[in-house]
Amino acid sequence: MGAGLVGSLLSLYLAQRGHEVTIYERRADLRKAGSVEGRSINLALSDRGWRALEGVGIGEEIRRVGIPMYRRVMHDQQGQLSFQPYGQDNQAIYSVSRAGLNRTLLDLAEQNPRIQLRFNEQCLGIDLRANHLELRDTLTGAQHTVPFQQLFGTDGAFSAVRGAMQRTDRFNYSQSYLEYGYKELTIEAGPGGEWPLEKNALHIWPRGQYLMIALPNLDGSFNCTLFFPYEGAHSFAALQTAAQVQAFFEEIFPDALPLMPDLREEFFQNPVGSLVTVRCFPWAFDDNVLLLGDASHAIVPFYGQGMNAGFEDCTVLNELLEHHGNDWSTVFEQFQRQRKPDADAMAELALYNFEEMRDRVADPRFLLQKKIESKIAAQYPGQWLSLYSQVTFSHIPYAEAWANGQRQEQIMRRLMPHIQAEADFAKPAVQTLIRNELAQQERQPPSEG
Ligand SMILES: Cc1cc2nc3c(=O)[nH]c(=O)nc-3n(C[C@H](O)[C@H](O)[C@H](O)COP(=O)(O)OP(=O)(O)OC[C@H]3O[C@@H](n4cnc5c(N)ncnc54)[C@H](O)[C@@H]3O)c2cc1C
Ligand SMILES: NC(=O)C1=CN([C@@H]2O[C@H](COP(=O)(O)OP(=O)(O)OC[C@H]3O[C@@H](n4cnc5c(N)ncnc54)[C@H](OP(=O)(O)O)[C@@H]3O)[C@@H](O)[C@H]2O)C=CC1
Ligand SMILES: Nc1ccccc1C(=O)C[C@H](N)C(=O)O
Repeated sequence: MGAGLVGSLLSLYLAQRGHEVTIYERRADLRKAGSVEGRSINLALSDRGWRALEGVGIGEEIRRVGIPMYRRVMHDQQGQLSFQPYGQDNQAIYSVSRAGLNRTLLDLAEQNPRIQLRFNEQCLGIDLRANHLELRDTLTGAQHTVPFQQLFGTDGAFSAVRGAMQRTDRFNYSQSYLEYGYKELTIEAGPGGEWPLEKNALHIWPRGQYLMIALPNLDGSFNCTLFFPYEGAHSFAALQTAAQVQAFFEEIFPDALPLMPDLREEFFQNPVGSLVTVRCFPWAFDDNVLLLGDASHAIVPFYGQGMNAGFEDCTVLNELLEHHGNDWSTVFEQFQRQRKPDADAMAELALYNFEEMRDRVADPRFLLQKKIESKIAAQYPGQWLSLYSQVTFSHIPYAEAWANGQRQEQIMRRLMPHIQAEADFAKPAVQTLIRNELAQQERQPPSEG
């Protein structure tokens, strides 16, 4: 259910294993003119996502249209820039078009004789005893029921499949909204289609309690997202007129404003999206239904990992199917046991990165700490991989990455009082401290992931 990013990719994996798949999608086919596309225009794709795409043979095709972003570029209120690389020199997260990626996945699904696509079909409910879907044709309004054998709920953060499971016994569910919303805005391409800001970077305007970010598009423009409180002195509620928006951007984002000629129109035309974390369990109902992607673990977007995590779900499910064949009961059970702690950790990481992006990246001490961490990583490659790299450039389970990251943070808290400048790293006393900390870490048993 749902032909979004995860549903369309999952269908390819299932078809590859010889299964007949029908995908139902409430929206119109986004490849046809006039269809309404999802909200965020571009997404950051990283190693977990790449691995899943490579598993169905489209890694290269997507990489050709992705823009590598090698570092964060922070813009302060005076327009001064500071920088933070994401990983080693050649490591990057990639800005890709959500619609373009979804289109490519749907094209592949359509070409596959084992996959049937049914657009304009909205799931209204599920009869979990009879294994029937209740569907509504959104063009005619007609309702009908369809039987299923295995149902994969990939219908996003507001999943109808999950809605049906919520009415079963001992189903745990929580949703938690931030008091922030987001609005998408545009930085226009320069004359001749050049990028008016550094192209191969993710731009951040950290402002303490809120932030704006920008990701590059292929046409020279940037897609900006303002993450902003709903209420308060600086909030969506406080910006009611074009003059207020203009004055606010002049004061807070002065270097971005001249690059946003459509700001006043966009600000009032584009919706404010809400930001929610959804946690639930179980994800499986008997050997019939399984939730994947945002349907089982919607997270706030600040790590750029929601889609990557959903794609990794596909990789993990595929590995379990490889191992257990069509023993759905075992596959579903193992899938949810393995993935739930990782999804929970990713939800925490996403909230943690919100604070980092809106606040900590503007602190020179934080940037110094990150430089020192990368020096430690370079000196002790087998013993130190930054939390960001573990999440973004590795396949270490999220829960393990989060536990390792918290341990590293403790070490840095002990180390940083001895460091006032980058050069202090080479001091014998600092080197000894680091050696001791790492030796101590080696002696500790690995944390339970
Ligand atoms: C502002 C923002 C920025 C983001 N940036 C990133 C990023 O940079 N990197 C990243 O990895 N992730 C990012 N994410 C997260 C990412 O968008 C999601 O994790 C991802 O789209 C989840 O894919 P999905 O297939 O599970 O759900 P969706 O993409 O939402 O797909 C669900 C599909 O199901 C359909 N559907 C819904 N209800 C029904 C129904 N009742 N019947 C039939 N069909 C239905 C929907 O129309 C949709 O097509 C971002 C999210 C937001 C909000
Ligand atoms: N974690 C997060 O904070 C968020 C994640 N997302 C994810 O981003 C992606 C793109 O989103 P997009 O496709 O634009 O989805 P939308 O936000 O447009 O939602 C699609 C449908 O979900 C229902 N819906 C929307 N908001 C709510 C709500 N607050 N409570 C209940 N139902 C709601 C509406 O259905 P109806 O018209 O029937 O009411 C809407 O038409 C998706 O993956 C989604 O899962 C989206 C928003 C926030
Ligand atoms: N795609 C996003 C969408 C919204 C907010 C952040 C991102 C990021 O990708 C942040 C990036 N991972 C960072 O840590 O700098």
